[in-house]
Amino acid sequence: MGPSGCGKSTLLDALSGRLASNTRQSGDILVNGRKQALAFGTSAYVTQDDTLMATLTVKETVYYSAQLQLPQSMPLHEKKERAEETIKEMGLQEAMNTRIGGWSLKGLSGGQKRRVSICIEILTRPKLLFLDEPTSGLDSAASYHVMNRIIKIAQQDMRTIVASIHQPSSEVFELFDNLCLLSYGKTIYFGSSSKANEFFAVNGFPCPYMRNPSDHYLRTINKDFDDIEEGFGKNIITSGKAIDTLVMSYESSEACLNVRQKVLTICQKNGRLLENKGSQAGFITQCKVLTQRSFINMYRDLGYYWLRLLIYLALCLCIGTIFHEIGSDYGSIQARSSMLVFVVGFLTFMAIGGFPSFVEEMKLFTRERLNGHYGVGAFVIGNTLSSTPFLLLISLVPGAVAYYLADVQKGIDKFAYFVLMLFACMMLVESLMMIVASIVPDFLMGIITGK
Ligand SMILES: Nc1ncnc2c1ncn2[C@@H]1O[C@H](COP(=O)(O)OP(=O)(O)OP(=O)(O)O)[C@@H](O)[C@H]1O
Repeated sequence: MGPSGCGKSTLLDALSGRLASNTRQSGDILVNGRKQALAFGTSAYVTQDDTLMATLTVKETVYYSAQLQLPQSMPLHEKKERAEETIKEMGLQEAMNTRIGGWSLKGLSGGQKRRVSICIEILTRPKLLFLDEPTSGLDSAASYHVMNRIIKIAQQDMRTIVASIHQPSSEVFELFDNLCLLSYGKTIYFGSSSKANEFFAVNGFPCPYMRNPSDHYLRTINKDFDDIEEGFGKNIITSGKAIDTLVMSYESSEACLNVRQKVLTICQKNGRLLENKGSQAGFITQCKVLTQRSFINMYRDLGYYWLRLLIYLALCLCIGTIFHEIGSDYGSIQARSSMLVFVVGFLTFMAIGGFPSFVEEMKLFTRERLNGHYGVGAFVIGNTLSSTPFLLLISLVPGAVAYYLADVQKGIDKFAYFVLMLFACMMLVESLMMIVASIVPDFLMGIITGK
C-alpha cells in the first residue's frame, strides 16, 4: 500500500518478472529460497489495466480462457462449470451475457471489467497470484466480497497472494496478513498488518480514534501536498519529515529484524520450485479456441470484415464507372496505369487502417502470453485462420460470378464483369496481405515478449 506513484506497480512488475526492459533492477527475487522465472505461467498477474476483448461477453471471455488454461484431460463440461463458478464468485452472474465493451460499444462498467480480469487469472487457482489494485472501481461492499473470495482461495492449499491496494475500507484492510507500506520507492513498514498501528504510534503518529488505519497511514506518508498543507496533525511536521522519521525508524525496528530473519530461514530451507500453471491445453486445442475467439471478435467488430467489404464494394463501383471501356488503343495505356496505381495505393492505405486493431490485439496477446495462457505458434495460426479464409471466400464468389457472366452472356454485361473481377482481385490481394500481416508481426511480438 502507498500513495499514488510510490512504486507499487513497479514492485509487482519486478516480483513477477515483467519489468520493462528500460528499467534497471538490482537484488535477487527468490521463491521458496530459489531463483525462478515467474513469467509465462509460473505465477498469475492481474495488471492495473483491463485488457479484454471488447466484443465478447463475460461468459465467452472466461469460458475461452478456461479452455485455454485448464488441463487437456479435464472434460469440457467441467471447464464450463469452473468458468461459471468463478464468474459467480466475482458477483458477475447478472452480467454473464453482457459484452465487455470498448470505445464504440458501451458494455461493462470499470469495476465489472476489473472483476472479469480477476476471474481469468484465478481460474487455474495459481500458487502465486499478483494483483495490481484489484478493487479499483469497486464500491466498498464489492471490494470486500472480491477480496474475501480471493483470500479464501489463498487459504485453501496455502496459496500466496500479493496485492497492491488503494484506500481499502477497514474491513478489507483486516483481511490482509502482512502489510508493505511504500512511499516514493522507500519501505516505510513491512510486517504484520495488525502491528502497523503500534509502529506508527511509537514513532509519534498514532492513529486517531475511530479513523480507518489505512487512511491514517496513507495520509501520513503522502508528501505530494506538503506545500499546500499546514503540517501533519497539530504538530508542524510535514509528511516529508514524517516519511524520513518512519524510514529511519523502520530500519532498526523489530518488524524489520523479523523480516530479515524470515528471509534467512526461507533461503536456508531451499524449498520446492513452483509448478508452471500456464496453458495446460494441447496445441491443437489452443489453435482451435484462438481461431474461434478471433473469428467471433472479427465478425462482431463492424470495422473488420463488414466495413472493409462495404468500402471495397463502393470503390469497385467507382473504379468500374470511371475506367469502364477504356479501350485497347495506345491512349488506354495511361488510363490502365492510373487505375493500377490508384488500386495499389488504396490497398496500402487499407492495410494501415488495420493498425489500431493490431495494437489492441498485441496488448491482449502480451498479457495472455506473459501469464502463459498459450504459445506464439497457436496465436499466429488462430489469427491467420480467422482473418484470411473469409476474405478469400469473398474474393472467390465475385470471381466465379464474373467468369459466369463472361462465359454465358459473352460480354453482354461488361460493366458487371469488370466490377466483379476488380472486387475479386482486390479481396484476393487483401487476403494475401492479411496472411503476411498476421504472421510477421505476431512472430515479432513473440520474440519481443521472450518466448
Ligand atoms: N524503486 C524505484 N526507483 C525509481 N523509480 C521508481 C521506483 N519505483 C517506481 N518508480 C517510478 O515511479 C513512477 C510510478 O511508479 P508506479 O507506476 O509503480 O507507481 P504506483 O504506486 O503503482 O502508482 P499508482 O498507484 O498511481 O498506479 C514510475 O515512473 C516508476 O518508473
